[in-house]
Amino acid sequence: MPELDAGSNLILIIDDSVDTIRLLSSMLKDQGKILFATNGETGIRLAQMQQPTLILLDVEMAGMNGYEVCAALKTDPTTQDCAVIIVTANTGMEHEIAALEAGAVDFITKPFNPPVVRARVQTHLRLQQHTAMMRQLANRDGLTGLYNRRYLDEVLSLEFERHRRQQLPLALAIIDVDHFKAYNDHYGHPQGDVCLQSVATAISTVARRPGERVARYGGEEFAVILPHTDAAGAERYGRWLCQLVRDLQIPHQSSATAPTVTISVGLAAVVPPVEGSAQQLIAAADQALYLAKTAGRNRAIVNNWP
Ligand SMILES: Nc1nc2c(ncn2[C@@H]2O[C@H](COP(=O)(O)OP(=O)(O)OP(=O)(O)O)[C@@H](O)[C@H]2O)c(=O)[nH]1
Repeated sequence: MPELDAGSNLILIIDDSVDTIRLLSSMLKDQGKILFATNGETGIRLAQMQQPTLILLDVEMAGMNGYEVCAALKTDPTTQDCAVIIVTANTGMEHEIAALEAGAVDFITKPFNPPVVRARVQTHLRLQQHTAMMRQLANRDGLTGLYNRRYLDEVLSLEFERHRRQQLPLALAIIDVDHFKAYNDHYGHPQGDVCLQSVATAISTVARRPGERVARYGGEEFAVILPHTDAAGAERYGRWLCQLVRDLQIPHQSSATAPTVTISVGLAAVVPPVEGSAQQLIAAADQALYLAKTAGRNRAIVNNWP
């Protein structure tokens, strides 16, 4: 079996007993970096910020119980990929089923049998590492290393649902390199690839907040999901992106817009309504992109929700 790369593992223990946290930490200290929270709400916030590899989650806690915490983690796109092992003193089939139904991958009972705890945790850490590697390959665009369109569509649907539940604004930016056919014709396709890579890197440097995801959406098109962003924030973001690409100063002698490479950005923002869909958000951002192109390119335009 391949060696476990413990250095990259982050294990979050959510348990209201400090003694249990101490005990589990001492059993697992050589399997990864340990974080802990003493209630469900703090545990969820920590998981959203740190995205641990594995979460050991106590069932019986004041406030949210472990099953509720697990269900919340599994419906949040920022934490849904963390493996959750439920920890409980309750033995019996119905508890095991409840844990698996809430989205947990395994179940550990108290009192702990240290070799069993270590073996189970190690197995799931190893599985997580393999899954992460496969996911990385399946979700990425080969040329730029950004997420691909399939992944972005998937995440956008989940984010749309999450923002609808929370009644928070969600924005989407669609970015298109201006006169890119002319760029290829003038500088050649391989140089065109280099240009796309530079633009991709520039765009990804501005996506740093949790949940922001950047994808290559088509040939010379990119998209960014902007959680918790309203129309005013989206417009600022779009203008910032345009400036960032202008600042790259990539020569583009055959552009009718500017002597350097520029982008047009279409944005749409909405607090998702009950009857709305992620597809409508894409259509609204696409429409804004069309407006940005026809208004002269090298600019960002925000569309109103249809
Ligand atoms: N080098 C390179 N070019 C690509 C790639 N994918 C798509 N393209 C090119 O991107 C160009 C897109 O051209 P158009 O859709 O006509 O758009 P445009 O020339 O940018 O014009 P506007 O968008 O209206 O400013 C085409 O020439 C494609 O061949 C790629 O991976 N590498």
